[in-house]
Amino acid sequence: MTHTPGIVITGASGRMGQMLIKTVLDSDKAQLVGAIERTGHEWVGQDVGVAMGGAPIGVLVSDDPLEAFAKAQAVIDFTAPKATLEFAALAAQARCVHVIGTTGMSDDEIAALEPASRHAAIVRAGNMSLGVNLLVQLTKKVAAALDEDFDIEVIEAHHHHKVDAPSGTALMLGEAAAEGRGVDLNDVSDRGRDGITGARKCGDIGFTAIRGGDIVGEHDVLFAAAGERIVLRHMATDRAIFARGALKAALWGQGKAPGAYDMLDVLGLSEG
Ligand SMILES: NC(=O)C1=CN([C@@H]2O[C@H](COP(=O)(O)OP(=O)(O)OC[C@H]3O[C@@H](n4cnc5c(N)ncnc54)[C@H](O)[C@@H]3O)[C@@H](O)[C@H]2O)C=CC1
Ligand SMILES: O=C(O)C1=N[C@H](C(=O)O)C[C@H](O)C1
Repeated sequence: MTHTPGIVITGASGRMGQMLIKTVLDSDKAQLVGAIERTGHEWVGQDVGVAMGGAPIGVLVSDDPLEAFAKAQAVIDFTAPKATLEFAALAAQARCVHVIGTTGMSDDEIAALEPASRHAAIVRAGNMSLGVNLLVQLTKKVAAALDEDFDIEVIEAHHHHKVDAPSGTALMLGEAAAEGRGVDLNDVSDRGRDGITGARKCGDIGFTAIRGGDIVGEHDVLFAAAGERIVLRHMATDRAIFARGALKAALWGQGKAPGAYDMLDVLGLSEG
């Protein structure tokens, strides 16, 4: 008999929460055992299927994460930084794989995940899609091949509801470019240009964020030199790519030793 891992989705009513619920319900490799929303949210207490406008599925939306995690093997969490930190402690307590898609976490918040990763596997990535993770590796290679005559700019565009900038993906791409160049992104990052900024500093990695309409997520890494430009581009047109990646991570994490992992590990794209 094969064991089908039980999954809890946090932020159930969110754009990603609903996409994740559909993805788990459509999968024969996992089962939905819980859905979490904020205390006071209108979905709490409702059947997930009914809350999503369909038929009941026998799983109620709850605001008690620990009780839900105790029945699960994995938690998929696309919510907000503060919530994700709380879920990390509870997922570790329940020994659940914690897949974190939440972006906008500060360095301190990311560091605060470390104690939880000593008790359970955490897979965290600012973008769970295959295409972006491949683009990360391509960016690193191109940046390593070019010198500072090529200015590097990361340009991202997202829907008007997005609350954090630069996007988690833009930061992954910036990190990859910095790593390829052998520099620390903190030393070369140029964010939020406005007013008399002075000329561009050679070696900087610039970030630009566009917000509008229902753009799912678009990312360019521009390498611009005198007389030529290279543009590496990813365009997401369907949030299902993130949900599929997250479910893959939850399944990959089963039986893995406690620790901090990313999507490059899950997709086998790590370079050792
Ligand atoms: N890593 C990736 O591949 C992707 C990451 N994201 C990130 O996922 C996050 C969520 O994005 P969206 O779904 O668009 O946002 P959203 O605002 O539609 O959904 C967030 C949900 O989390 C819930 N939530 C917040 N605090 C909570 C708490 N303490 N307990 C339970 N639920 C709580 C909210 O009520 C809401 O339903 C963002 O950080 C976004 O950048 C989004 C898409 C892909
Ligand atoms: O908020 C979003 O929508 C997305 N967030 C992630 C990010 O910050 O990069 C991933 C994707 O681009 C969609």
